[in-house]
Amino acid sequence: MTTSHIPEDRIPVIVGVGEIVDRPKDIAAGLEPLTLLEEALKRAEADSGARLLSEVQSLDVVNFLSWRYRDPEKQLAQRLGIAPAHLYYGPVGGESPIRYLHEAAQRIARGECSVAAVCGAEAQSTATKAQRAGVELPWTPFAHDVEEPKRGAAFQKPMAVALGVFRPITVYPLYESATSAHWGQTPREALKESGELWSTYARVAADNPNSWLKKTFTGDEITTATPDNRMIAWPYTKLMVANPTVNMGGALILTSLAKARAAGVPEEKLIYPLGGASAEEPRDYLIRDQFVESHAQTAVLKAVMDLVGGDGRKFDAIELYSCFPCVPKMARRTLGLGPDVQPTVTGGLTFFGAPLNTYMTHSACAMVRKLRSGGALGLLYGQGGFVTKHHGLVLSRAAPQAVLKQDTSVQAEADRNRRNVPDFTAEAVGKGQVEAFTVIYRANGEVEHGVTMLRTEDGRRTLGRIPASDTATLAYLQDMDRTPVGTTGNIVTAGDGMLEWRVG
Ligand SMILES: CC(=O)SCCNC(=O)CCNC(=O)[C@H](O)C(C)(C)COP(=O)(O)OP(=O)(O)OC[C@H]1O[C@@H](n2cnc3c(N)ncnc32)[C@H](O)[C@@H]1OP(=O)(O)O
Repeated sequence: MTTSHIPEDRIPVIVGVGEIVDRPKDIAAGLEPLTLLEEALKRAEADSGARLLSEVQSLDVVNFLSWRYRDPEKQLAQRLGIAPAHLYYGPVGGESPIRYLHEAAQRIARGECSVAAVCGAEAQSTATKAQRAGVELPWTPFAHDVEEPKRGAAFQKPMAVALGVFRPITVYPLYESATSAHWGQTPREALKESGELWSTYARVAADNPNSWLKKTFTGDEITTATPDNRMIAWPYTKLMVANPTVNMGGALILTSLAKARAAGVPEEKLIYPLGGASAEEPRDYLIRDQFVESHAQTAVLKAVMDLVGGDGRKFDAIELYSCFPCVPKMARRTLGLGPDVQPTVTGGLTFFGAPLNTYMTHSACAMVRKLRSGGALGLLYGQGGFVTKHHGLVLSRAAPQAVLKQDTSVQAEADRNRRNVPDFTAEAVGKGQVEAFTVIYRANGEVEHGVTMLRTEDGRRTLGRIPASDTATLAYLQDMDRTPVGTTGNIVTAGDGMLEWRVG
């Protein structure tokens, strides 16, 4: 029983979690996202031990990309036979499940509703396999007339697009190279840290019944390129990047404490959102001041630490978003956590699987289960875009002692720390100093080309291509014992008008 003085109808509580993983033997029997959503919600209701779905007044559906529907949130509500006052299908963003959970809790704290649900699903494995095999899926017809949702790539400069550094798999390596150089690591040391960290995620995934890849890997197995574990973009191999080729659905049901008790939800099921924070970086990553930290991430993590007395070690369970190693590597430094602290309760976007925007729905489910079985405080940290959108949420086994805050933005704090942003130019000559870099690989293991992010002699920022034929510069960039970040080379303009960068 709570000793809180807050009225029980204004205390939000998570009462039920549900997940489904679909591995069809026959591809045509694969479940479509709407069905996965419906099933996950039913499982969340069953988990709560109460009949709540018919009373949902707030329903948030995480954006999904594996299939397209017209108004999927309305179709889902129709399938469930409900008409929630708040019915929302959101934009792309890996942080969005945490935002929706937080907002649903805030809605309950405002007294706007007493039963809310958040859900997400993807069926990318089935969709990809069906497309590759030419199998027509017996799903709700694909809504060709609905516009494709805007992803991070839509916000990048033409030069970034032309050089291929406009997708997560090629942009995050830029952060990887800049952060590790800033931390004084050689590339070998940085890779070792990534491998050991990812190996921890794999161990947790191996024990999570809902994971896609239930197998442990050593750090070396993760970071060593092989035919089965090809290089994607230096220094990331396939086993170091998110795996979107999965079929999964996840859902959580929240109620007010008063409603949970009235409905007979067992006390030991209740997990309380305590509060959280959010902030963003500019969507165009080339207009950020630097790549050695994210001011938005730092502000969000400091704010969630403040909620628990300013110490990251107060969290008994943690989920640090893990689309690529640089994200939890940055986050755990800000939280003051060493390699001894397990950064996940789920298993990570590589091994658990990365159902695009909805991985954190599954993490929230895993966190609720974890806190129910022991531990007092849990941190959920979700991230979206290219280190762009950040949201942290603290969950607790004990009832809150303060009303859930309505303002979560720590944007002003993030912006206050931002230093001057260099002008971007697509035209430059002379010397260029490396700020960050990657080397992009083809599916057959060959280098496509390298890309350096550069500072010009007059302090502007640009990008330089390294053609696959420039083996000397590529070897210089991929030296395991000496980072090229901070060193200088020559910028030249190639025959096609694109800037190139050469060592020397
Ligand atoms: C904020 C954010 O979250 S940003 C992150 C956004 N997400 C991404 O950027 C996803 C990045 N990853 C990818 O695009 C893909 O994993 C790729 C391109 C690297 C590889 O995908 P594909 O070329 O389709 O893989 P490929 O055809 O070689 O193999 C498919 C098999 O490998 C598995 N697989 C695909 N990617 C991965 C991965 N990263 N790790 C482990 N297994 C994987 C699939 O599940 C599938 O397995 P199955 O045959 O048992 O069903």
